This record gives sequence, structure tokens and C-alpha cells, in this order.
Amino acid sequence: MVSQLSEAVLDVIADALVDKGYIFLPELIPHPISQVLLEKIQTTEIHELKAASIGRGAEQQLNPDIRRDRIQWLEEQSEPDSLYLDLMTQLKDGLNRRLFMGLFDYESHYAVYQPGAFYKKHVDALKGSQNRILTTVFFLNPDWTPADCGELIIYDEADNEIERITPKMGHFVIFLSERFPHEVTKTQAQRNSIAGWFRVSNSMHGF
Ligand SMILES: O=C(O)CCC(=O)C(=O)O
Ligand SMILES: [Fe+2]
Repeated sequence: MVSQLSEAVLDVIADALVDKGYIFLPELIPHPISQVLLEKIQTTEIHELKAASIGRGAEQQLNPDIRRDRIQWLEEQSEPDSLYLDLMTQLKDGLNRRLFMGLFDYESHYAVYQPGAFYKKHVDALKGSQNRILTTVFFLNPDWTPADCGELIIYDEADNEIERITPKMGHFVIFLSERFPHEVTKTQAQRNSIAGWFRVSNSMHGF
């Protein structure tokens, strides 16, 4: 399966990131790839995923009052992860060519939110102190209904709600990691996503 993000789509994404710092795309990932990613998550037992923690490095801790998803990191060596990671490399290169963002690598994990799980409002990168630049979230839930809740709500810097994304199969969102607080509302059904972060090289920031 070889898939190409078109130059036209990359133009739209780059323009939106410059204009408003985020973009919601109802269908970016080719359907056959979404399908194999969904099959992988559906055939993974919940105990194979690990409880997600908050904070980085020595500060890392489990905190079920803040976050209750279970995660598994994607790996370049395994399919279908590599299909998704290849598209993210195209996105990285396309954005670097257009915006000179200096995006260097990408880390991402599958996340499963079981009924009752949520992730309270947070930002993915503390201003100036981290190397996460751009967040991506991709949803893998074919039969989602409004009653299932589990929306991803994105806020602006003044804490106004600017986007409420239903975690339906195919939905994809990209936003500047430092700029947008966001939360996952309590889900009523199992909710699958892939969250990822484009990072700049530590050495470029003098860490
Ligand atoms: O799954 C989502 O909608 C977003 C998850 C999130 O915000 C994160 O993992 O940092
Ligand atoms: Fe987040």
C-alpha cells in the first residue's frame, strides 16, 4: 500500500496553520489504511496497552483524575504502523518545505478510552520548555453516535471553545501544541484514536 498526500492538501494544511494555527480534516488518511489501523486496535487486548501517564521525565506519573486512556506507541518496524508513519513523514516534509518549521521527528501512540474515560483540559507542550511543536489526532471509530460523547474540544488562548470534534472514523486534526488547550469529554463507548507529535530536534533548542 503506497499512499501519497497531495501537494494541494499540503498547501491547505500549511495555509491553515499560518492563518489560525489548527485545521480539522474530515478525511486525510486513505480509507484502506484507516481500515487496517482499526483492525489492529480492535484485535489488541486492553491489557496489552499501558495506562497513560502525565508529565515528562522524572515528573511522569499516573493520574486517573486527569487522564484515563490506555496507550501503545507506534513502531516503524511494524505494519500497519509504518503505513501511518509514512504519511506523517510526508506531512512533516511537506510542512518543512512550505513553512521552514524544522520538524525533525514524530512520536505517536494508539489510545483507547474505555467507557467512562476522559482526558481533562491540558496543553501538550509547555510554552518554550518542550520540543513538541505540532499535535495530530486521528480517530478510528466507525459507528460513533452523538450519544457516545467523547468529543475532542479545542480552546483558544482565551479559553473560548473553538472546535468540538466528533471522534468519528477518518476525522483528523492538527494544531500547534503550545497554543491550544484541549480535552476529551467522558466517553460512553470505547473510543480509539492515534495521538502524535511532531518535534524539533533537542539540540536545535539547546537542551
Ligand atoms: O484522543 C484525543 O482526542 C486527544 C488526546 C490528547 O489530547 C493527548 O493524548 O494528548
Ligand atoms: Fe493532548
